[in-house]
Amino acid sequence: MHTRGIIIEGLKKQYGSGDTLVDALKGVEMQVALGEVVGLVGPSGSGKSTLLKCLGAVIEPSAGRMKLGETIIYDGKWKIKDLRALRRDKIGFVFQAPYLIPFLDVIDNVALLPMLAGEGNSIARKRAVELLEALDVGHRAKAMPSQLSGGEQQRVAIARALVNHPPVILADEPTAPLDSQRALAVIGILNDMARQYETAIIIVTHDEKIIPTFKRIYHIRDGRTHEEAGEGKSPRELIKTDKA
Ligand SMILES: Nc1ncnc2c1ncn2[C@@H]1O[C@H](COP(=O)(O)OP(=O)(O)OP(=O)(O)O)[C@@H](O)[C@H]1O
Repeated sequence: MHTRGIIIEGLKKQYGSGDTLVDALKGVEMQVALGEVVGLVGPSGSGKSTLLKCLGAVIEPSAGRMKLGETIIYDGKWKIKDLRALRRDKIGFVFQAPYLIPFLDVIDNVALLPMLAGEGNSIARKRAVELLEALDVGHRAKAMPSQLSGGEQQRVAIARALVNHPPVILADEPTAPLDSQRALAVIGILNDMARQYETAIIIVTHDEKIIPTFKRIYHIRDGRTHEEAGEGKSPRELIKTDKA
């Protein structure tokens, strides 16, 4: 397996202690190559959000190892001092709700992150526009988020997740509010972006419409993962079949 992507070994996470102890992750093994999109599926309470939060450095694991390429992120403790910079530069998040900033227009919603990372305003905006165009929402660049459809808002949220070209994208139910055509279109875009920008993408989902698109799926149950080959169908072919 590619050693440049995400490598998770024996990852554990416990919440609480004593009588209230919860073993949320019990030794997760996972590898995702750069340029690859994998699905993460499992029943409610199986540990999906906990795993994404550990990977996103939002919460601290209890044991195990997480690596990004050759860089060890966590090995029994955090190995990176500046976790905010790690989240800002290396990880893009896409959520079920787009969480756009309501008082900024579409361009600035996307350009804000590179600006925060120290990029000049005009270069940040240029990058935002390029991505918005690639995601087919360039024509809405001057609109406010409330003026967009749900599918357009989600594409803007994807542009925001990609704008700093992070090696990792973590998506938590990104298609849940979308109908089948739009859900498949969003997955098509994430697949294209993974290839184009060499991004490792993990998609947590319950969405039956998109599960056939994954080439590899990690099932998580009771805090442990097992890997399975998926059908790897092309989202665009599925859109056509759906229309027929
Ligand atoms: N902050 C917390 N404190 C204590 N226990 C927690 C906390 N967050 C999650 N848990 C527990 O950890 C286990 C895994 O939860 P997690 O949210 O990761 O599951 P999930 O697979 O994302 O579920 P869902 O699909 O319902 O969102 C559950 O038993 C949950 O109750």
